[in-house]
Amino acid sequence: MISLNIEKTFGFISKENVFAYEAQVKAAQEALEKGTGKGNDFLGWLHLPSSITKEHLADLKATAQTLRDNCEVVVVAGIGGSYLGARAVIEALSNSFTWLQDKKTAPVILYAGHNIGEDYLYELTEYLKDKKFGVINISKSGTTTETALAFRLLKKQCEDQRGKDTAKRVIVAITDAKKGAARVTADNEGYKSFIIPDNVGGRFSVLTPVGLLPIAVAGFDIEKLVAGAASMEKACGQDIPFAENPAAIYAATRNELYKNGKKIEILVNFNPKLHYVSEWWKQLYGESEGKENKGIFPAAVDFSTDLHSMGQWIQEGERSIYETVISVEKTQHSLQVPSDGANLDGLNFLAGKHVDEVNKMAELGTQLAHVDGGVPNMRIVIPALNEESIGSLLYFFEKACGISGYILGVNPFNQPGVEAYKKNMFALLNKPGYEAESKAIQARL
Ligand SMILES: O=P(O)(O)OC[C@H]1O[C@H](O)[C@H](O)[C@@H](O)[C@@H]1O
Repeated sequence: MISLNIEKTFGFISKENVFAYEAQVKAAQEALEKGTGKGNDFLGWLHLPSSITKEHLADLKATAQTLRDNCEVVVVAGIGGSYLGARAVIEALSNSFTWLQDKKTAPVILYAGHNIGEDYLYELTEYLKDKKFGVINISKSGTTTETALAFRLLKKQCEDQRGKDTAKRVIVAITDAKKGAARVTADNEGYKSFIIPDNVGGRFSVLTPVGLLPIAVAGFDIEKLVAGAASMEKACGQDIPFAENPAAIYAATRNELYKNGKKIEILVNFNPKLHYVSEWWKQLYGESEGKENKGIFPAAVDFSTDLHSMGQWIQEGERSIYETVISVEKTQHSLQVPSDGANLDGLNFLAGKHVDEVNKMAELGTQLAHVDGGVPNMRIVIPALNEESIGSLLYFFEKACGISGYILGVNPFNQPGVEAYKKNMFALLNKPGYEAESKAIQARL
């Protein structure tokens, strides 16, 4: 279970004003539960954890096993919500050097379809040349250019290398039930496929097969992940009093900070494995709230790494920021600082201490310094980097995001602004059907 502490925001905002959001939070909760708010056709995530069946998990695990049995490498092709959730969980739970280990316990997971880097794709296809690889093709719309382009390359290579029959067994599609090119391809080729429910938007889809299948292939316990999320679904439920509901408090606090000129939220971790949780969080909050010329800008840093690059700005730059720190209570492993005879670095005072003790003091020292420097701080504590904790954390952020977006007054479940670049790109590439746009854009160049 996770806990949230907002005490280090007081002094910048008052507890009273945070608690004054109680009625707004209640209204937001009710709108989510009753489906009366904006974007109410995208609320499938709300009670998803508690509604996932054992049969569904068994189906996912069986497919994961097929990929694990037949692949040294599995490429997860997807972008945005069809990519970040899986990567966030896999990186949080994996050994940091997993791909370098000789004795592998799971296929190496690689990612594609989240960029249009020619060199990236070339190097990926080169690497895969002598590998028994499979592909999980993930796209809700089934038409996203980045993903479709990567899949086109990977499908052909997989068929050429492994033959059509094997390719059929090691390519899995996760897409819409009926619409989109990915669905048609999956049906035509006879791929095993999973459905992304209509009422679950991409950035809220980590607990659908979009996240669960890659996570299971990587060897992690999806039952525990879902159980962690389900416990948070309860802890953030409508019936939980405001003061005891972490999603309610987080949503209220960030809106109050925003109202007081804190326009940027920096999600902070002190554990490099959480880097992609921050990336996932950035999409969740950025796409949900950044609209109608409003919304907190979600940023992220990895400490203490970025204390040596961004630390100066955070300590003394424009005071428009606040931080939300994710703190991991317990490490998975134990490592003590050795004593050194010469002590040239002067670190013998740390000898015998666990590395995490140093990290925790860096965390505490940073929090106090940043608060002194005018940066309000919130702190989320998770017990450990394990499936339950990560499941809880993800659902906590989702629930708080729904509430927070409704308090802000936007539709947190659409992303109309994302289309603008796509339209221009298609016009510039002379996509059939874009003749008028092509002409108009050429005239601007
Ligand atoms: O799953 P897909 O339909 O391929 O979409 C992938 C992503 O790209 C879109 O442009 C949206 O901005 C995201 O919300 C979405 O998660």
